[in-house]
Amino acid sequence: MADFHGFKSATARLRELLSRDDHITICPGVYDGLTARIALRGNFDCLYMTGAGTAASRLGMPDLGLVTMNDMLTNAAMIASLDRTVPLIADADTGYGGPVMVARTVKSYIAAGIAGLHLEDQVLSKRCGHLLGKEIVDEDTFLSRIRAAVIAREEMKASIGEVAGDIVLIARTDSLQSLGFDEAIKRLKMAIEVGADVAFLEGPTDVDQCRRACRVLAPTPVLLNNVPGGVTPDLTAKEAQELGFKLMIYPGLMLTAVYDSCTASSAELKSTGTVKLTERQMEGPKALFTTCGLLECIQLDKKAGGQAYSSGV
Ligand SMILES: C[C@](O)(C(=O)O)[C@H](CC(=O)O)C(=O)O
Repeated sequence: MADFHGFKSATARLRELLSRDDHITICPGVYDGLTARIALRGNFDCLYMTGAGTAASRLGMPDLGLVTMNDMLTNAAMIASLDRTVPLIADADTGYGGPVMVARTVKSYIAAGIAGLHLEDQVLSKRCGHLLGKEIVDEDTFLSRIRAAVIAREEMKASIGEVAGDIVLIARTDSLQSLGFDEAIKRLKMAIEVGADVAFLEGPTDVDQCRRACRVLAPTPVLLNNVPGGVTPDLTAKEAQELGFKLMIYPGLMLTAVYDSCTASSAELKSTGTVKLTERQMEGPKALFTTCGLLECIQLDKKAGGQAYSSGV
């Protein structure tokens, strides 16, 4: 499936990954340009933009439904633009309002080149799926969110093209915590019936629930949200694949690494007045700038006839 000029759109790539037999796609969680660049350098097939990480990095706030659609869209659009050949799945929380707003969110994500998004059934003032006390909307409200997303996708396909507009819709339910397994699965099955492509059961608490979810939802691909320290067992990609998952997001991958290393470095500077640098850090900032596209910027400048970097950087 190719778009114009043989360029395979990110949506087509993601759909191709999902259609592979005996394969699980691992999506590292990124939340800004630098973490996205690091994941891209790591050659992952697909990236995941975490809402929790976006709230923490852009707002300095917890994952409590405080990010607006614009916060999320701006972040996801920037991340998706860094490498159009690697699909990005972005968190879209509740869709940020009623059906019209959900449709607006989905259209904006598609226009920004985002390959997949997930929509959930929490109330607007939502919280991280691994916290207690989640409140959910009724089944009809959830389904109206998914339907609105499907309508938005159809309208975008008609205007920008069948392939580019074909964003992967991931239905997430947070109802397991309050309604139990059977009701949660029922919600996902109904979401699939109205057009969701992938099912996301948030917060399964044991391996048996994971296995059963994949079995009863087949052939629809099921996503595992791996949040070490959260309510779900911390599975390796291989274990997740054996249970039947087709996608594994790891939302906190970069966020927790940054959190820990920055906490340690700040404590060291505060207590000793200096920081012992690693060999990598002694190289200075150029290596990091290179990961962020330094050489490509220099090349572009030169190609355009610019002189800015002709005597080196
Ligand atoms: C997937 C998630 O929605 C996210 O924002 O990345 C969060 C993850 C987290 O808070 O660690 C979630 O609700 O599971």
